[in-house]
Amino acid sequence: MIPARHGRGAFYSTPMFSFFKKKPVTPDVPVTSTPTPAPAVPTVAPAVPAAAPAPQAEPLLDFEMETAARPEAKQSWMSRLKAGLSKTSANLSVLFVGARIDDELYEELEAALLMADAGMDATQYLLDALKRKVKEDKLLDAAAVKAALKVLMIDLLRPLEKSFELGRHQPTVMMISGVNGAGKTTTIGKLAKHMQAHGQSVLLAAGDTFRAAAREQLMVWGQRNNVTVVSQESGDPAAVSYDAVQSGKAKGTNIVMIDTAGRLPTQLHLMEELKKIKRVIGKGMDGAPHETLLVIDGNTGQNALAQVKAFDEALQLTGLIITKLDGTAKGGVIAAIARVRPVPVYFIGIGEKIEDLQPFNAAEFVEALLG
Ligand SMILES: Nc1nc2c(ncn2[C@@H]2O[C@H](COP(=O)(O)OP(=O)(O)OP(=O)(O)O)[C@@H](O)[C@H]2O)c(=O)[nH]1
Repeated sequence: MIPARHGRGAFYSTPMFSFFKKKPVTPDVPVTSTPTPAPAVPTVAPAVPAAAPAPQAEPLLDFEMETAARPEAKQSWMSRLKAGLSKTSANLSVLFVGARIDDELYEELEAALLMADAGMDATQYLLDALKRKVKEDKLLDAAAVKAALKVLMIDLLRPLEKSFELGRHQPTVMMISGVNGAGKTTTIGKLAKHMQAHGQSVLLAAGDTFRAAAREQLMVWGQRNNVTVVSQESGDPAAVSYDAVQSGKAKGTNIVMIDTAGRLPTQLHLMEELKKIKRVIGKGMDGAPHETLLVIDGNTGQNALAQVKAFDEALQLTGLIITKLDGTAKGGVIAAIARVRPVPVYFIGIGEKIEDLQPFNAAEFVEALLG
């Protein structure tokens, strides 16, 4: 079964230390022998650096233990997320410094939320809810109003939290899409390493047959990291994807990740091609792809919402990954997504290193946004 989409995540606390959630493979799926069997644990085994058993056979090369229970790793992640979103947090926080609770404050807050890419719908929703709360609780102090806004934002974003489940299918097939340069290939690399770190064997499909360099990039990366990459010289992306699924089934691989070429939602023929890739993956394995993910660049602003809508309509997305929140991202678009098209956000990225990709956590995100 595909996990219910748009559902509430199973873990709300410290997801940094519970990167994935493991589920047993559904019994009706034939399980072939796997070279690196996943440890039979019902939920994610947060890595305890020294004591954790090695996941088997192949060495996991140079991945970093993102799950290591190191407070400094958590701190560093939070401070970089805060730095990435500092423009928005500065604009929002300054409003509440010694402010009177009046129409002027609400007008300034409206402008700041719109500036942060929250969009009309989420902005209006937050303002109305905040005004109600201020009235009901008779809040007179700016700090209390800011705290109330924080709670409202967390409540708005929390339904987007969702743990990424491993081990429910054999293999779990993931299709990754997005506009050009959103960070798909980089994210696939990071995810592959995180998954290896959780004892999962991974196979990648170079479904970006449009850009030769993209295929090469993935091949080189695969060699360096001991991950098999299925590719074809001048291939049809659907055929490459189909081959990868077959190969994953034959080899008993845990995860098959299918990269696709970047495309704009306005390129309708390319959106049709994506639908075809998805259909063909389904022919390769019943119920696949189990995860249909969209990678969005956090700097895209309100256009990110248009991307989510368009890709969701074409592919029925199961999740989002938001990258580059370390740049000039304003962060508010996630509120717009929550209100208008609440596709779960599995991971957010704040840089190019492996540990720069972490599960989305609403409370952490709002903490970075509002301080
Ligand atoms: N700062 C920053 N850069 C990132 C992040 N994720 C990816 N990048 C960079 O963004 C650029 C594009 O990443 P790719 O992974 O090639 O993007 P893509 O979506 O596969 O690109 P196409 O195949 O051209 O569609 C690269 O230079 C990455 O290093 C992130 O979280 N932060």
